[in-house]
Amino acid sequence: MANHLHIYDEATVKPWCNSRANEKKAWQSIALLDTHVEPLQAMQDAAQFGIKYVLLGICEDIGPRANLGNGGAEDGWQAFLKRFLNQPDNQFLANEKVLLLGEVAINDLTQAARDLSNQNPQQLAQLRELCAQLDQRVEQVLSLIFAAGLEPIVIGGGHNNCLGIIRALSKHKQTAINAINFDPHADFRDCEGRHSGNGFRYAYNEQHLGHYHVIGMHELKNNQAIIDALAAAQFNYDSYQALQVRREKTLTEACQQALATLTHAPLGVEVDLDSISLMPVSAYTNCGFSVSDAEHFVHLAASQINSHYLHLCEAAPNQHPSGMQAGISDAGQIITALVNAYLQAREHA
Ligand SMILES: N=CN[C@@H](CCC(=O)O)C(=O)O
Repeated sequence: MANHLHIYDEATVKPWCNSRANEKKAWQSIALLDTHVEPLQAMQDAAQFGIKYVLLGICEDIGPRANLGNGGAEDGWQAFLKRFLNQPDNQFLANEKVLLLGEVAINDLTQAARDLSNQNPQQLAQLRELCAQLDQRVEQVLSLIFAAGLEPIVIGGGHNNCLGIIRALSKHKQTAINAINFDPHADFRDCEGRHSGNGFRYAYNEQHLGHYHVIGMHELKNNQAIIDALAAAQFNYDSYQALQVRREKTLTEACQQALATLTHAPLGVEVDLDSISLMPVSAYTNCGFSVSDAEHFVHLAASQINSHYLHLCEAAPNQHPSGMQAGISDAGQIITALVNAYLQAREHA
């Protein structure tokens, strides 16, 4: 299979970088991959030199559209980069352990999907087929990262991409993995063709997902079949209503209790940004969690010794009510805040 990785070099990154006199920026500490050796070897070499974390983008909205949702998730990654790369570099973040790898190469798939309507049944089926091809590419790139002993932070695209990540980690570790997901949707819909609403269901059916817990699942945003399927799999959740409306336990208690049940296998940390109020996403909400709640979730999950990756998905800057520029600004800031929370917690795990 061809290598589906678009590796960034200095020329790719330069347009996103700003400078300020007497201030070192994050991009001046972050590493790029050596393109003179093949990618796996280059990543293994990077690991030898002290790199621990890999930033990887997925610029697609095929998955959300194949789930009858809105487009725009292809722009989350660049919104993040413009903000993250230009943070001041200081003692509070280990930028020198971060490799900016690049993106999964999917231009042909996004081109093929561009004019397909999810309102037309045949075109919807085509979107779902393209999403399955995307899964394979995500898995291939993630397999390289795990094989090099590095920890991916995967940004952009729909929640469909959890499947490629989980497949790669599960095959690498030769065991079903666990996942904790901060999300109003369980993404445990039927295996009706691939899309952003059924990645965890496919992963479970393929025996790559051992235990799964959803934090903040909205009681009225999941159909009965999803809730029944979660119960049949013996997967658990703490609902948005239990945490935020009825206040039966705190977010901290819910996360700590859930994480205590997920210690016996590699752990994936998943955040669907549509958990956050007013976030520009396909499924926009003003009845969600705050940004600091999401940061706290990431902090607690990343503090687990068995955490193996962070996946931040579904940001769609064009869905901001005030337009694209406001969406890029909000998505950039919020994704950056969550990556910062992850990197800081991992350094102390
Ligand atoms: N990952 C998101 N899943 C939601 C989609 C909501 C939307 O895009 O509108 C779901 O399947 O319900």
